Amino acid sequence: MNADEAQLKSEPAHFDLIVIGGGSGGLAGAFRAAEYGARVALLEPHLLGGTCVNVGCVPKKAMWLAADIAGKLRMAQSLGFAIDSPPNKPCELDWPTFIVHRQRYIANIHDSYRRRLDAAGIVVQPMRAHLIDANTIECENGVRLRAQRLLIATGGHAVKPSIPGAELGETSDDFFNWCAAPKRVAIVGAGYIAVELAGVLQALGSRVEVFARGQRFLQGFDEELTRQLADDYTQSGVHLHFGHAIAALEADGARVRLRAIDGSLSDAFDKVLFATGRRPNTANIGLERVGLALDPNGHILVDELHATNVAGVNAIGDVTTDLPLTPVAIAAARRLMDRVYGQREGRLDPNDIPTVVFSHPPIGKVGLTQDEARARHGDNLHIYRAGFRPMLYALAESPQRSLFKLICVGEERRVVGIHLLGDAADEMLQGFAVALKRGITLDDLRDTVAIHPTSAEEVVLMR
Ligand SMILES: Cc1cc2nc3c(=O)[nH]c(=O)nc-3n(C[C@H](O)[C@H](O)[C@H](O)COP(=O)(O)OP(=O)(O)OC[C@H]3O[C@@H](n4cnc5c(N)ncnc54)[C@H](O)[C@@H]3O)c2cc1C
Ligand SMILES: NC(=O)c1ccc[n+]([C@@H]2O[C@H](COP(=O)([O-])OP(=O)(O)OC[C@H]3O[C@@H](n4cnc5c(N)ncnc54)[C@H](O)[C@@H]3O)[C@@H](O)[C@H]2O)c1
Repeated sequence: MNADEAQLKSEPAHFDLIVIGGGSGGLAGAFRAAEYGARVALLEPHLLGGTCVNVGCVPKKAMWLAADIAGKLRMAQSLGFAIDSPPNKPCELDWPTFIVHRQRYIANIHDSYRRRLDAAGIVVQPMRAHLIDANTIECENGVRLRAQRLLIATGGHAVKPSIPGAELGETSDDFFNWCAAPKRVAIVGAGYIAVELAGVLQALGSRVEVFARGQRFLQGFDEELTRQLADDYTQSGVHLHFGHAIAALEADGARVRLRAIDGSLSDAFDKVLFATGRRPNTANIGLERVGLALDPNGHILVDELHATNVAGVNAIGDVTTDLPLTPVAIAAARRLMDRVYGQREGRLDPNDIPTVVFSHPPIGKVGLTQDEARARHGDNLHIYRAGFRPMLYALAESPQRSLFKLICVGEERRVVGIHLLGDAADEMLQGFAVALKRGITLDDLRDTVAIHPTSAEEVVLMR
């Protein structure tokens, strides 16, 4: 019997809060509630940290860093560094060695969560929860726990399209089990994951083809920047097939071909990766028994305070219709617990949430796109652009360019959208997101003395 089970047997299983799901949002909520003195139980059947830590942001960023190093090594070679790899052959990564480092980093996060949960007195049950009523859950081992409040933070899972042969394709979850770059890989989709993994695999030596049913990457991002990113990908050797909807996957020996809806058949690939979106984990957890309202895609419906239609039951993170990003799940959970147990005001502001796609180079945005700004503010828009070659790329005579855009409205030219494509955009955006949220104008940017020579200075020098 472990310490948690012993505690459950020795005390009435009554808590202030039961958190279902130990991912980004659930853990943040549990820790914050415990800080206010709430008695908290948390159920997580898999690894602590959920999607982000185990099959999302963290291992993805590690692979992105590896790919970034590979690109820089190639550039270093062209700049005169003696790197022991033929110039026409990419600097190869030994995946198993790298994966040891990646997984050690993740294991440290698990350990840290475990220590913090123990220190906070949070009772952890390593199993699935099933709702019995709005105050009671049943663990997989039959133990029932009661609480005044439930927080549902069960996240989501990758989906494959329902087409014949879909089982021949894999998802991002599988990608994190790969131990080498496949020779030829097809990626289906044009969203965050498709664009990120295409960049990573190309840089690490795969021949990558992307099959997108639409005509562009990354709906919701600035179209001009996404077109430039597509050009960058093409230049680096990624083959892009836009307007190419897939009807089936077909086995060809150990390889797989993609059948398009027009009947055409692709070349054979060693791996096919579906990056075709995610669905909320709301099935088979008893939500219908308590009458919880869901949207047609299965997301739990919540109001702006993250209350569901059932009193005492809250939901946050990817299981809701909030933007499926880790910091959004964390912010929603912390603000909820601040209100419930800390008697503090505050709610998650769904506007102006900054986000970065870890492509090569990265692309980020905060605020409105040009089209959104026009729909909201009419034609009184001012668009500023800076297109340039960052110094390292110019030195290496690499064609990769950066493109930054500001969307401003009204006479005072208030900045309502910042869009950055280029090296270091991922690190640059956070500070500018603070400024945008504070309502800065173009003059505020221009009044700020530039930091030279950097890419970031282009944002304050735009005319
Ligand atoms: C490949 C990939 C890359 C990503 N990269 C980024 C990024 O760079 N930046 C970013 O901000 N976001 C990124 N995301 C999104 C981010 O991972 C999610 O938005 C975030 O993890 C959502 O947190 P959550 O707490 O809502 O759910 P999750 O982290 O998914 O946690 C939900 C947990 O609930 C558990 N659970 C499910 N059902 C039950 C049950 N019945 N009982 C008990 N527990 C249950 C699950 O096991 C899981 O651990 C990425 C996602 C993917 C897939
Ligand atoms: N850097 C980050 O912050 C980051 C990285 C990865 C994922 N995420 C989060 O995870 C979420 C899920 O990522 P995702 O890339 O799976 O989803 P997504 O919603 O970003 O993209 C899904 C893509 O699949 C396409 N698609 C859907 N069904 C299809 C079908 N049947 N055939 C062909 N194409 C199809 C869509 O048109 C779209 O291009 C993202 O929305 C994002 O919020 C964030």
